[in-house]
Amino acid sequence: MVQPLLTLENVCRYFGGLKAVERVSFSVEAGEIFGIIGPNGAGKTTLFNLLTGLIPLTAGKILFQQQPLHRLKPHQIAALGIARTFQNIRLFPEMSVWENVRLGQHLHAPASFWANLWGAPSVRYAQERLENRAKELLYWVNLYERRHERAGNLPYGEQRRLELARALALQPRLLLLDEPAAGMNPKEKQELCELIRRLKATFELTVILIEHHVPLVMSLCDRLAVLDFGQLIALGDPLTVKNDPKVIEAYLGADV
Ligand SMILES: Nc1ncnc2c1ncn2[C@@H]1O[C@H](COP(=O)(O)OP(=O)(O)OP(=O)(O)O)[C@@H](O)[C@H]1O
Repeated sequence: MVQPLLTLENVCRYFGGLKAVERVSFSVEAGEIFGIIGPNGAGKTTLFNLLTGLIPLTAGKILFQQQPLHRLKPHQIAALGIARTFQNIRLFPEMSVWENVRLGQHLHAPASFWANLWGAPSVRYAQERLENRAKELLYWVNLYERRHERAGNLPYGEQRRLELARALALQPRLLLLDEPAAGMNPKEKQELCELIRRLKATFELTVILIEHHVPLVMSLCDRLAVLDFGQLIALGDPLTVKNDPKVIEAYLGADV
């Protein structure tokens, strides 16, 4: 039997008396595009923060490729192959587009001080491979021509794409995208959808995304999990979830 890539078992996170995430369980298969939706304050970002080790679990288990993630530090989780982007873009605005992507590769950089100092052929080869990969990623997100620009000077939609390239520089197996389409116009949203699909296929990724833009989620995701007040209220393919009475109620009759 094929094991899921990621499994959450009764995951809880409380902030004092507030149950931000309450006994959430689901699995994500390798190769899926999996959406997490829910009203404001439902616990979506908290769930991402738990998956990436930014905050500890109150209770429950998270397994990535059967390995427990709790107690691992964020950099150890990143090294296992989980990368993320943030709701509020977190680039290094003073650095160039190129430097931002190269920084994302730090986990794969050759580490030996002496080998680096003497410019050993293995180090040069590894550096060259990383540079080629950075170049390839910038082509993918259509920013190669702008590689020398200051990241902070890019328009918003391009900063989002740069963040995506930087996350991919980590060579993840699982990519977590927190509201990747926020602030984009309809054309940019459509392009982002296509980009995510192509990136997923090319780099054999599994993608989990949090998104408020329901048409995007409906067309892009294989399955959806719906959170409301920290609890999982629905799980399944987009059409089933859309017609679930609990989901309709959570959105107060909004056009889900
Ligand atoms: N560090 C924290 N300390 C206290 N409460 C927090 C903290 N982080 C989140 N919360 C609370 O946990 C709940 C879930 O927040 P979270 O940001 O995960 O929701 P969300 O579904 O991502 O919302 P949005 O769609 O608005 O981003 C909210 O009530 C929030 O105020």
